[in-house]
Amino acid sequence: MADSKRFDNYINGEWVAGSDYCANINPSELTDTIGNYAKADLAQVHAAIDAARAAFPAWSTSGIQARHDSLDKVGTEILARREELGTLLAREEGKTLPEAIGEVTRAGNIFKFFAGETLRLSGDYLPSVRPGVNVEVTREALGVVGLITPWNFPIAIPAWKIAPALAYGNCVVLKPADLVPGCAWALAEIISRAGFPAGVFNLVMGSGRVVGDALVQSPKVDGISFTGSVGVGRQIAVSCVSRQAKVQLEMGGKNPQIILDDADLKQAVELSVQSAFYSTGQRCTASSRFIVTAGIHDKFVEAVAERMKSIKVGHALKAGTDIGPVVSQAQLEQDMKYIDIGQSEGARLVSGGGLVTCDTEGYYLAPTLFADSEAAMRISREEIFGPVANVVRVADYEAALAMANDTEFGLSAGIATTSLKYANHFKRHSQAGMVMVNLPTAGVDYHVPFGGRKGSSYGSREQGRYAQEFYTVVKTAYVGS
Ligand SMILES: NC(=O)C1=CN([C@@H]2O[C@H](COP(=O)(O)OP(=O)(O)OC[C@H]3O[C@@H](n4cnc5c(N)ncnc54)[C@H](OP(=O)(O)O)[C@@H]3O)[C@@H](O)[C@H]2O)C=CC1
Ligand SMILES: O=C(O)CCC(=O)C(=O)O
Repeated sequence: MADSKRFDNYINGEWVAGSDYCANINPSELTDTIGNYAKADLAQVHAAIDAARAAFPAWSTSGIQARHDSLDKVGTEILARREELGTLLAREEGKTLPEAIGEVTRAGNIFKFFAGETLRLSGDYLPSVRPGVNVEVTREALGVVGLITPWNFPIAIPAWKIAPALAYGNCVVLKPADLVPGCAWALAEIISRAGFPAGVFNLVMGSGRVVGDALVQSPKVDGISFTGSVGVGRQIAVSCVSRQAKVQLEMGGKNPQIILDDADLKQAVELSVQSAFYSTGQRCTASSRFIVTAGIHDKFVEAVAERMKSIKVGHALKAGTDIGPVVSQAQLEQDMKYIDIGQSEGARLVSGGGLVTCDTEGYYLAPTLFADSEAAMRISREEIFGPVANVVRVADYEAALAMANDTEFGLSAGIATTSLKYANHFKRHSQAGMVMVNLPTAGVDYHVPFGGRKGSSYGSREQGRYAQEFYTVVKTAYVGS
């Protein structure tokens, strides 16, 4: 399956060779090279920014029908090619094929959603406090936006940044994660044929420290939307704020899943397994800490351990695989480090804890569960970003809520309960941006706001109509007679 295909950057409507190329390797099968993807040098990043700047005046004032049609065309093609693109995604990121096709479908739907949003742009028309004067409040495009995306959702996250950016009249420079350039390139190729003028959309691949940093530092970039780690996100925020660029960050989570005594045990086990282990735990919305009240604790741990026996770890493209490989050697080392930390902290290893041997050489890790852990342990407090979870026992709902909120993060949080009283209380008092009742902490819709509180997010929400907050600026016009 190895090939030597080369994939170039897309700048000002042209495919431009990189200064260097990076091999995109399949984490399910390390001998499978998906292709060689260009690395942009600094001159190319600046050329992409300049192209976007030059395209902005015309694009930001262009007709909404043309914008609608181009975005809709992108969505239609993504949906028509979902199996092929899903295969590429599973091959480069390691998500199972059904999960990957689901992500591609989400990306297609996002473009369709924002195609529709171009026709719903609205403002306010108000009487002024001064007689004979009227006030118009409208939204205009922000400008040139730099979009920096992570490896764990290689097509959906670029889609949910690119589609609103273009819908609201911005010009885009996309920098995808170096580990997974394939889906971003495929998306760029579709966009290149959808009727957008040259310079409106640009793709520059390469490392975050070079390409990403150049975007962040450029005074010609009006806003940065970033998804990734807390460390990088905070550096980006400091740089953007110091030059008064708009910034939006979506970062990590340590999402709690509460299980109360009155929960439906079977449902609680299933949603916990989904939250923690599916997508190899590589979702910022994954739950890696189960907070379980004393009356159900032992039954829950036993039932989750039993359920884990039937989870099939394997090649992402193989039928029957529940969990694909970890994305990279570095992420595998991080997961193994936390498994060691859990054991040295004194948590009890209930299931997993080691590598899995499959037919092909890849980064295969057994889903891992710890019990008898404490809230203060590092495995209870730090984001692992792999298929590793732990259980903490608490006395009652009040203790569970306090523990769930006792974290520097606040992305998503779940509760399993049959009590309306506790479900309602949790919805109101959870300090997370997204709250799930009797559902996994991971797995969200594409048409409603996405984002967290505290250390998980910064700036306005992504997705749905709320996305316009970041990609537009408000203008107030006073009109006399
Ligand atoms: N919330 C989420 O959705 C995600 C959270 N994470 C968290 O982040 C951890 C590490 O993952 P990782 O992919 O390394 O996340 P990073 O934050 O390193 O990467 C995210 C994006 O930022 C880019 N980048 C890296 N350094 C800079 C920089 N100095 N300036 C501008 N852009 C930069 C990366 O480029 P490149 O990769 O090419 O170097 C990538 O495109 C994970 O273990 C997890 O905890 C990771 C992915 C998604
Ligand atoms: O849970 C989801 O559906 C979205 C997760 C996500 O966006 C992420 O992990 O970055």
